[in-house]
Amino acid sequence: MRTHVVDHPLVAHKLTTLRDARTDSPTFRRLADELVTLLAYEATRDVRVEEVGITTPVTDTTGVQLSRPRPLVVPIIRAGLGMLEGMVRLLPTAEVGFLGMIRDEETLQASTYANRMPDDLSGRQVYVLDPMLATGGTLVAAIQELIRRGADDVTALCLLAAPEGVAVMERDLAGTPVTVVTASVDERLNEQGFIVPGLGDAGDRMYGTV
Ligand SMILES: O=P(O)(O)OC[C@H]1O[C@H](OP(=O)(O)OP(=O)(O)O)[C@H](O)[C@@H]1O
Ligand SMILES: O=c1cc[nH]c(=O)[nH]1
Ligand SMILES: [Mg+2]
Repeated sequence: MRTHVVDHPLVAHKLTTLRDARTDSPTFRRLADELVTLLAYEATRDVRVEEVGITTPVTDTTGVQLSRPRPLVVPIIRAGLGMLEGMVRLLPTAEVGFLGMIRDEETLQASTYANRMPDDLSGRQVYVLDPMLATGGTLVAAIQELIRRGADDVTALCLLAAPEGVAVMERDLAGTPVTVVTASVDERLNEQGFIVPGLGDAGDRMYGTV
């Protein structure tokens, strides 16, 4: 597994406002959307393309187009939904699958309550969207399911990651073709399993349920 931290002043600037407890839900959603587009630029660096011939007004030439099978984008409901538009804006032809997952607030164990994905992901590149990589339980379970269905290249886009979660992913997904792209690896997890300094509960802040 590989971790890539997008080190860019625009990303750091937007992330700072996203973290700020005074930022309201509409602004939080807009910033999450903008950040995804910036992360997606890095996350899609190895998206598969094939050569295509075209004719410009001046001459014949060759360019590239996204290869088939199309990439699959999988937002982890709920908070990951806030990253979907920003991602498909860059990859408009991608197919979209959905995973609904919730982390028990006491045990911090993740469980799946909704699953709407193609059964066969053989040869597919998959982009998983989840703003928070905390203990890693949610993303490990999601990615293991994608690999079980045949995905051969998985990239997770996370706004924030905790070092503990990255370590769990490295342990549980060792030897798998997985990349995590994030805007920041923060300091640590607190006793409640929240990322520190973090931004709080991403789903609550995104959908105004605080
Ligand atoms: O790395 P982990 O420790 O598993 O935690 C990360 C998960 O926690 C949050 O989801 P939550 O359970 O709050 O669901 P929600 O998106 O519906 O708010 C977040 O959106 C991640 O999916
Ligand atoms: O800090 C955290 C950890 C898990 N889920 C969140 O939404 N925030
Ligand atoms: Mg939540």
